[in-house]
Amino acid sequence: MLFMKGNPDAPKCGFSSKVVNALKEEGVTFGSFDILSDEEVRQGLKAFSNWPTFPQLYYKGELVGGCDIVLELRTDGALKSTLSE
Ligand SMILES: N[C@@H](CCC(=O)N[C@@H](CS)C(=O)NCC(=O)O)C(=O)O
Repeated sequence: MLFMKGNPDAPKCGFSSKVVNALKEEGVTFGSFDILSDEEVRQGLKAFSNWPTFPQLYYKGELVGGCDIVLELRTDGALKSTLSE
């Protein structure tokens, strides 16, 4: 599940756009939520995950990371396996 700015077809932030592209390129299917549509979710998730920025990618209820981490996992060839454990 990707909490992002905008939606996968129209990301409203370069960081969100990069994560969407990485997931699509890896053939990962994912849900998304536009945090710009709900300020309570936007601020609440930061506190929940202790992570101050978006995008935030969750797998099985746990935060995988933001843009830097997702791109790092892809570079390491570990993105798909991380999201299918
Ligand atoms: N280094 C971050 C970059 C993401 C980032 O800086 N996001 C900012 C600007 S889009 C953000 O979410 N700020 C908090 C907010 O807008 O609520 C990452 O790896 O995801």
